[in-house]
Amino acid sequence: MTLEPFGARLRRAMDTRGPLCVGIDPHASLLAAWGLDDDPAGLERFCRTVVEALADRVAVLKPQSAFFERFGSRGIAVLERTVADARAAGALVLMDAKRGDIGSTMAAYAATYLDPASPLFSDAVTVSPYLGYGSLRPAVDLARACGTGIFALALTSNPEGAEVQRATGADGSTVAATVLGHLREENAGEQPLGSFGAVVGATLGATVAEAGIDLDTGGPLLAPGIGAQGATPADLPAVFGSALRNVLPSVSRDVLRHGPDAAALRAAADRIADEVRAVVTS
Ligand SMILES: O=c1ccn([C@@H]2O[C@H](COP(=O)(O)O)[C@@H](O)[C@H]2O)c(=O)[nH]1
Repeated sequence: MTLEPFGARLRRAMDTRGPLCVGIDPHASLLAAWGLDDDPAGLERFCRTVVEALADRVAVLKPQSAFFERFGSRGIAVLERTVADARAAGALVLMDAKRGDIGSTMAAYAATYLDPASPLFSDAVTVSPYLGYGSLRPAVDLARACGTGIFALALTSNPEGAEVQRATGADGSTVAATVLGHLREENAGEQPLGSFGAVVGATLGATVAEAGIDLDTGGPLLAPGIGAQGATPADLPAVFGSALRNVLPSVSRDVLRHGPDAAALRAAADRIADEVRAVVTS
């Protein structure tokens, strides 16, 4: 099965539903705050609530695989159902698994998340290019063949990321700029939006522009860090400059803390989506 390219589907979802990705991060503390047990049944209730409240209105839902993996096979079963339910309700699903390995193993990761025949099939997956961008080739090729996408870690939202991502190579370019350059090549000619995205934290302020790093890759820019990590929608123009229209801000805890009430979850997501839209279109 080949879908319409991920970038085109994402562009439409962002334009019609608003440019927002809500993360499904079932922290133990959130399960407790929602009155749920820290077990697979609590995990399932949590995810069903989020999907029922948000999958018919936000552009993208992003399950954080780590919070499911910690429950073993029963957690993965919940993850499979969560992805399928969210997609059935109309949201695009970005699996946040940050996979990266040598090419032959990367091919198995790609089949896990990007092949429509897989139980964990998602519209896109986060990947790590830090075994060398070329190691991601199997994921890029499968995504292109199936109409799915990837988001490669370029400039992450955590302060520790700079040590690796801002290091300079022999040609004087930062590692992040090199990753972004590869993504630009993948997206060349793709309209209205490429399918090969980058992760760039909303927390980075003016440091990206100051370093002269070009964020315009022709693909989407996933921007985590709003809310619990301290960034706000008002910070986005300084980070992204002329690439702002392709930014997909991602918020997990700052939406999820409003649950388990579905109306409160919806109101939180709507409020942030409105704030982002106002910033992007101003
Ligand atoms: O650079 C990155 C890449 C990924 N993340 C992930 O996004 C969410 C953020 O959660 P919040 O509760 O909104 O802080 C989480 O799943 C991270 O693993 C990121 O934060 N930064």
